Amino acid sequence: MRDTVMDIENVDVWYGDKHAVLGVNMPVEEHGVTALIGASGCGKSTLLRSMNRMNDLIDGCRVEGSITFRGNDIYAEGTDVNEVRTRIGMIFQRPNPYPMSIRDNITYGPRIHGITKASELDEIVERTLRQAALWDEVKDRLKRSALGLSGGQQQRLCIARALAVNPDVILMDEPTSALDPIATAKIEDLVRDLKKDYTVVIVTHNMQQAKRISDHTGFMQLGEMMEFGETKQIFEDPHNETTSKYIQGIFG
Ligand SMILES: Nc1ncnc2c1ncn2[C@@H]1O[C@H](COP(=O)(O)OP(=O)(O)OP(=O)(O)O)[C@@H](O)[C@H]1O
Repeated sequence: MRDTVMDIENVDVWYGDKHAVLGVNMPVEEHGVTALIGASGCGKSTLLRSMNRMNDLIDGCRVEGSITFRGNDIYAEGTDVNEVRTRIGMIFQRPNPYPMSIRDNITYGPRIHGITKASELDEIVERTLRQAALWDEVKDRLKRSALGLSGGQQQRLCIARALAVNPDVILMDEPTSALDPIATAKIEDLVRDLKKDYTVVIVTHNMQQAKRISDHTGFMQLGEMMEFGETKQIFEDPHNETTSKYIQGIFG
């Protein structure tokens, strides 16, 4: 096991009275891809959103337990939530580019962080679009609207936009569920590449996807982490009977 970049310990999440995540423990390995799988409504997205305090935006949502990022409790008093969401970026199910040019989508975050020099911004635009495997497709139309891109290109742009503010961890909530198989394969290749420089946690409904791209997998059911381990072990030798049934497609 490499270094642990995030640690989730005894985490419970409620929406009002609804107990959505129950006593979950999970380490997140640096430069790895960690997948969260499980039937609809089992709490995968809730757990993911608690990992960069996205749940703070939902009325009545309460998180208990400890979530540390590089040893610091992200829920500790005085924590800069914007800093947490910069260091731990998020990619959503539906690509959500801003209604502005491709270039401006990428430079938006760095500008907020005080970078104004055109040459520096140009460098960030090219670097992140290359990292997101989109540069060759858009380098001649950086000033055109991002909304004119295909869904798959928009999702890669959202990944480039997340990279532009130098995150450490990238959380992805079913990033390919709105995409066709070719666009999905490109994002999967990209995720495999990204782990050289970043750490990725991905929620997926697609077990084959978890198997293809992740190093560790957590299987959740009714808010509980039923089993967590190396992806190969989870899929080839699950220790828990419920995990075994789920990956065989017996239920869920
Ligand atoms: N904003 C909310 N308010 C109240 N309950 C919620 C809210 N969001 C989710 N829930 C409930 O919390 C539980 C976990 O939902 P969550 O979306 O985390 O599951 P999931 O495993 O990601 O599901 P899916 O795969 O369908 O996205 C569900 O019972 C859901 O109905």
